[in-house]
Amino acid sequence: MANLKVDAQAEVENVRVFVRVRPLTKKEEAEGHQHILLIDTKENLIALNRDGSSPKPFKFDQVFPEDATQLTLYRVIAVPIVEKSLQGYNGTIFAYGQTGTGKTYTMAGNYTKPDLKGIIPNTFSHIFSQISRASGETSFVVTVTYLEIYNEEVRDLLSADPNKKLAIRERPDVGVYVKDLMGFTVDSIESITELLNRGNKNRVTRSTLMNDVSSRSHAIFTITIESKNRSNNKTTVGKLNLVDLAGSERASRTQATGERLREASNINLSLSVLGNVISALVDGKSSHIPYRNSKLTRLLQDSLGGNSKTAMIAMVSPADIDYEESMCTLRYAARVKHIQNHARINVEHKGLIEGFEHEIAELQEKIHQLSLQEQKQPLIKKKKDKASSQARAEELRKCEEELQKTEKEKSDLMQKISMIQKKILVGGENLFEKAQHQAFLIESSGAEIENLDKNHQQLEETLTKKGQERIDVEEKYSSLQEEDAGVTKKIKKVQSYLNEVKEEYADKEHEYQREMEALLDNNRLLVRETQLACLMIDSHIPKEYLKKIEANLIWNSETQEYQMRGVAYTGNNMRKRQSAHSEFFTPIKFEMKAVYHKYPEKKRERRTIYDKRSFSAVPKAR
Ligand SMILES: Nc1ncnc2c1ncn2[C@@H]1O[C@H](COP(=O)(O)OP(=O)(O)OP(=O)(O)O)[C@@H](O)[C@H]1O
Repeated sequence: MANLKVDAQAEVENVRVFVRVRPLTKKEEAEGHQHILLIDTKENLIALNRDGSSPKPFKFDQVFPEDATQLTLYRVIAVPIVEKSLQGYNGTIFAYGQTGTGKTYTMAGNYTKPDLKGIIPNTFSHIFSQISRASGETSFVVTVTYLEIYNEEVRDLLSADPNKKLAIRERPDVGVYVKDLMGFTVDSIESITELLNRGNKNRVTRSTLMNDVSSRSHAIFTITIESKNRSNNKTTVGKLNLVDLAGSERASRTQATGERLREASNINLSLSVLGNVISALVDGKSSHIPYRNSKLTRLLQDSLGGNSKTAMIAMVSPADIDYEESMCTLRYAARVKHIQNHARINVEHKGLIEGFEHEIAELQEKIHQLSLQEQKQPLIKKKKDKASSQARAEELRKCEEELQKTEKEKSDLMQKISMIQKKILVGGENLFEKAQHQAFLIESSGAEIENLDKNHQQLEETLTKKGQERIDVEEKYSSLQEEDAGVTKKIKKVQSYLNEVKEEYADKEHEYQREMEALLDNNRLLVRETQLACLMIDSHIPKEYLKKIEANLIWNSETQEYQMRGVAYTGNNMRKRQSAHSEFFTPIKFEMKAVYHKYPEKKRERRTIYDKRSFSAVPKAR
């Protein structure tokens, strides 16, 4: 959005991190895999208990066990963020985890069944319901974009050509954005659901050994809510990113080869970069955060350490066979908890609403002019009455035609106005009964949880009181025996701390291994691609031309590609320019073919002038 300015004070808060455990699958049960998770929902602790030894628990904002409903998750995780987005804050909710752990189930779910709807479709009802309850002073415009990052390429899932690669750009006034990404204005739950369906059909999924319908891309569904309050003329813009990441997986477990190995290594690589960004943000010592190392981290730059209210949902499998991956996910999530964001209300000075209102005023003025023209028509008719009857008939016919044309123009303009007006949603208009019904469900379970929270708070207060009393009593009995017990306790604490550090070390080593695997996979692919390129160069391009090409190659850091110097003045480009401006330019005198297509006649002759090249000497031009 242009002219984005920021309100005075930012709200500083950590990224909220939640864990959701999916049930054991039928396949896991049939293969005899054990459930190894220990969950304490009161204390929000979770631990992996593989060998029976006392495992290290991780603490999060909330841990959702297997039987947690979609609506519970929505209420706890999404409601606060969506409410803030309606007020003009940026919000992000992203699901992270190993493949097949329920990221898509949590974010999208099954939206044909109300209780299985995931976070994304539930936000639709929530947003439209809140708009219908807002005061009539406030107008809203809701727009949607939907993109995926597949093999490090950005694609528009709502475009007629979803395979087209889009570029990421950055501007000081706008920030990071995707060039040519299509935004759609929506005015109802039906229209926004239709867009979600359309995008999902274009998303890349495959059946893998670990998930029948596995998402092979990172998908970002963005809802932008602009609202304008007419009493103070203030416009705010809240952007809500709903992110379903592709699942991390080990090549050894999925047995992927070829294209699938390429997908998997790209997924692992971008998740590794995400991990590096998180580490850099958390350790606080790095002056440089490597956002630019992957498309995913570039697009989520504001969500991690920036201007956004962010929640992460870490998905884990309960099965013993997934111990390593679940451990990695929990460790990853535990680090994210320490990321601090600075969210503020985005205030817009020339928003979409103002643009639409301006357009409506212009169209209304045109209609007014046409009406004035119409009023003059009878006068013309009267004048013509005095003329001869044949001429009068002809003039009358012309007048009628003119009138009809004006009427048509007016009705077209009115239609245009009503289309624009439909895009502006006025608060308080009771258009969204379905949305209200859904909101009622959310609210009623919200009230339930509020009661539970109150009880929980009371219990906590009693516990703290009792704890204090116990401390007072214990302080009265200081004896040698107690001192001894104290020292033993300390030793035990140090011992358990030592064990924790050892475990952490092992985890880190495992994570490092995973990163190495991803890098090696990627490296193998790059070597293969380079060898192929060299082979093609050796077989088809004579040495002297190769030198010319190398001398004219320049690296374009904007597009991250090699480009030929002066390529705009060659071949078809030149021809296009010449035909477009032939009257202004004199044609180029020399014959381009002579420069670009002068190859030696015979094959054998050609072979003698080539020499063998080492592939490492050739830069990889994409
Ligand atoms: N909480 C849950 N309750 C019931 N079924 C679940 C739950 N979570 C996941 N599932 C089921 O597990 C399977 C895998 O889920 P899903 O496709 O959402 O995984 P994913 O993490 O998105 O995988 P990938 O990364 O491969 O796309 C699906 O059949 C889904 O219905």
